[in-house]
Amino acid sequence: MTISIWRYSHLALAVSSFVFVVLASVTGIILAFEPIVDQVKPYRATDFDQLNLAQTLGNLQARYDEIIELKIDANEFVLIDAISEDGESINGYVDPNTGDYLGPKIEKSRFFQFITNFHRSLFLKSIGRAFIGITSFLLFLIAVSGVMLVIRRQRGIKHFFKKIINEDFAQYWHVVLGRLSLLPIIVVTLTGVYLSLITFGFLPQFNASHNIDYESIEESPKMAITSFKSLKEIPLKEVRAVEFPFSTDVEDFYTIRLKKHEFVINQFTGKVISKVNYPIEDFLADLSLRWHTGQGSIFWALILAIACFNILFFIWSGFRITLKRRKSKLRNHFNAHTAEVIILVGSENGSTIRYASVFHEQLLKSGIKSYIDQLNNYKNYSKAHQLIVFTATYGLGDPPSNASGFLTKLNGEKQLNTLRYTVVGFGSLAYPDFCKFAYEVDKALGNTDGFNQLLPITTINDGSVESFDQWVFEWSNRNKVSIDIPKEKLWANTNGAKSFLVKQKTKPNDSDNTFLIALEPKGKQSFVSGDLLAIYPENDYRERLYSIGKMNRQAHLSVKLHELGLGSSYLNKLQENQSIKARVITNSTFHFPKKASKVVMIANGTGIAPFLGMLHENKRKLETHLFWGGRTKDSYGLYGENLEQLLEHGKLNNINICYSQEGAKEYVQHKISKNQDLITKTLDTQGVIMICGSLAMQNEVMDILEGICKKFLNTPIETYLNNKQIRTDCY
Ligand SMILES: Cc1cc2nc3c(=O)[nH]c(=O)nc-3n(C[C@H](O)[C@H](O)[C@H](O)COP(=O)(O)O)c2cc1C
Repeated sequence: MTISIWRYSHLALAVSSFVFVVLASVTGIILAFEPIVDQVKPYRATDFDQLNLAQTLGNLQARYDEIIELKIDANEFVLIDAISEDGESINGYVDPNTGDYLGPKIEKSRFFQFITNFHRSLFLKSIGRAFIGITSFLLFLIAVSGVMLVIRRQRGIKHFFKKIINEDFAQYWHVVLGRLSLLPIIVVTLTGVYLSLITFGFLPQFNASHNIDYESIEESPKMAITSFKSLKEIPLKEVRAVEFPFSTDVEDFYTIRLKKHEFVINQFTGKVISKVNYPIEDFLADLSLRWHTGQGSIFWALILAIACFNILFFIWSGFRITLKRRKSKLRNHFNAHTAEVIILVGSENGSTIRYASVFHEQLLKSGIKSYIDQLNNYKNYSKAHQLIVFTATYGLGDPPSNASGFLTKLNGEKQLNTLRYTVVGFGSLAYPDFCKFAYEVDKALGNTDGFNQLLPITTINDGSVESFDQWVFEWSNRNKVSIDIPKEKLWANTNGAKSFLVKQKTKPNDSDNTFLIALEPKGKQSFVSGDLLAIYPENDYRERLYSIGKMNRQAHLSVKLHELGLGSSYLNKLQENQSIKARVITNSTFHFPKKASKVVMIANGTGIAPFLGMLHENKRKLETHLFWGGRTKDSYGLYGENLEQLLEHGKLNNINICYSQEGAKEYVQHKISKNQDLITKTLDTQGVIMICGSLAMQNEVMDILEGICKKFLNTPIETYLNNKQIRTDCY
């Protein structure tokens, strides 16, 4: 909940200010070069740090007939407004040691003047200045909300700078550069706000006024300026400006402006006549200007330029992340507390979401306030009177991963209104536990107080559009509304389907009816091991997904033949050199890590397929350990030769095999329990654990990993899941 508050705030602030942020950042990058261009000019005295004010004024007075003012700028260049011995007027830089004239005063170039005006006010005068001030503040809030998001992502401030695994370019660099540029961005935004507040008069501007007792000013003892004690103690780097006496009248004096205070001194005796300390606001205004512009420090100016460049990158990467998230999101017009019909979905590969979303859209079109969410997000629905559950079943009648917590939550959350419920199960008759999880949900709702059945459970085999249409018809009749489902919207998106050639296929083995098939794309088609291949067994909307192991440009699949299985029967009937249509689905959360201390791969049955490809392509010979569980030794025969070669070539370091029906009759999870050391070391040293196979195996392995994380690493498993150090692809 809190993470979405911060995420929405971060996004809302970015959306509301992004045009101004872009303009301010682009101009900021250009302006960062102004102090750099100025500072490389040769006007700073080499022994500037050793000089004091008395020496400098003595040196200058010896060279110039009359000096009106001396200023020292942020670059520590000494600028004088003076008249030379030849009566020439001078306004330029001098060497404080010798008084030599070095060059004329740097005037702001027309280009930088133009960019500065745009940066400050967008050429819109006061309104523009206000916009820029507000933008600066919004950018500060974006940085703060970003910090909160990183803290939550890293599970605590302690892990703020802990390594992040590079899974998605935009997301990875958004966080990494965000953490690095945090300080300069906070500085540049706060100083920007401060400077705006000064411009608009919200902060008082200080004008020093001196109380001088003219009666007590004396002309003697006359001393040379180089002997003025009051000036000898002032290092030159403390000086901002010196105003010289206008005449030789004793009532005219030197005004010395330093960083923290200013004072006036008698031009004959050097005695301090009056002193005024600057208030803190004056110090902050000066600091803000320097820190905001980079004046006086090439290093800081470069940091500011990089920070502004990063802000532009954050805008691009931030919007990219958001678009990606939105694509895979269930869309709602009403929230959980205002909707009257709640649709909850359990889906692993998205087809059930498609059916549920189309139905949800049609309800909205008919004026029904519908809300759609994942089963795991079950909560209190204060205005709802109806609940519709659409759920698939996986593994051995298990819930899909986005529904695994529903039954527990159902017990814990009491609804205010009585809800009428309907369950629609999506499954396949090819599996012995047809729609088992949907039946469990239906039963659990029937046994929970506050739920009344509206329609008995309906099951949809292989995504049958006709069965779904029939259910929609019954639901509409019961609710006395007219809902029409556009059938084509239920079909899987086959747009990206390409031709693949069958290069190789084995016969199903005796022990567990599993075979291997290698498919080669006919044209250009990029994919990596861990991606999914969707095939269309009936040449219609129904697709079946398989994990890919990539070897020699080919997609290698390991398939268990189910007697009534649409996908496996279709693949089994294929002949070598036959062509089929298939679509690659990028599965970036299950790719082989680019960087990791070591990788532990855990699989059972056909779940080994993507790992074979990953190991085959492990050219850098990253340390890898494979745990695999099959039924019998015969099951291993399918992969044995391949694995031996990988071991021989050093692409696989270690293999742990177990059989559930032979010998010690062990499951892969037992092997993991016996190798806690390796698991601990892997997680502790930024290694990655990958799990592929049945959901039942995944659940048990995850329980063991959770125990190890708690006991040996004192860290919740979620940290490693969020870090992408634990990656799963189970079914
Ligand atoms: C590996 C695997 C296991 C499955 N196990 C079952 C099962 O036990 N019972 C069942 O009815 N359907 C099973 N199915 C079929 C899916 O539930 C069905 O294809 C569903 O429409 C998928 O929905 P989804 O795309 O929303 O995840 C299984 C499918 C796969 C790929």
